[in-house]
Amino acid sequence: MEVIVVKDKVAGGKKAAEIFKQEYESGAKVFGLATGGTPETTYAELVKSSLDFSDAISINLDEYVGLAKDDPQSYHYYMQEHLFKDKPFKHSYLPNGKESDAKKETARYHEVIETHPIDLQLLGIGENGHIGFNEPGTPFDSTTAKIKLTDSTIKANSRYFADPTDVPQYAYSMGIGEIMQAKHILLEAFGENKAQAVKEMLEGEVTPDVPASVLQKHPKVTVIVDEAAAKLLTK
Ligand SMILES: O=P(O)(O)OC[C@H]1O[C@](O)(CO)[C@@H](O)[C@@H]1O
Repeated sequence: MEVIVVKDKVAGGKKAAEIFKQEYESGAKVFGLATGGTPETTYAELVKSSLDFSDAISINLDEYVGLAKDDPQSYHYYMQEHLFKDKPFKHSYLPNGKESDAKKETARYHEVIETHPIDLQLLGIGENGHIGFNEPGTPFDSTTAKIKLTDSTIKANSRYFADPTDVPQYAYSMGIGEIMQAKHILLEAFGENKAQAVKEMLEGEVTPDVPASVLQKHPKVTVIVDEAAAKLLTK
């Protein structure tokens, strides 16, 4: 894994946008996208860039179960606001949080991923080492599933909700096995609260207890961390 340490999340966003540009210019057509606080600076840079995604496909990692596309807390809404309204793609896929038939929705999304192999997958990391919404204990070969969120994730994400009890308890998430199929994975982590997870991902044992540790087995991973998130690294 290539590890790039930057000063802060703004510098990290610039570096990540450069990698998007390189991949785009090398012919990448399918981009796996993430939500949360982490990729915001990357999307801001992509919006400022001259890149044109109108011939490309995007596939997002996850969506809360129960939230409609126009709900301001939904990841559909997030993507619209942070990227798609300025940089539309030919087609953007996200899980449908309003589909109550989990079997049907996870099968549909698995098919989307199978038919559009991801060239570049952007990832954040949870404080507990999750990628997508794949919480500790998720098997490394998992495919898209309805996930029960852990208390730690609900607490971390409650900052976006008026009341912590409003945070959905479930999400649809791309599985670890599907994430690992991406040709190039770009993981970003910013802030001291990610330092332990970053250390375990890069220097710890490869174990489902730390879902991001699976990335040690992937042939092409770029990790962008700021100084705060890198502070426990020994190598
Ligand atoms: O960037 P944040 O908000 O710290 O979240 C980290 C990760 O957690 C998720 O938001 C899911 O909880 C991912 O989509 C994201 O990559």
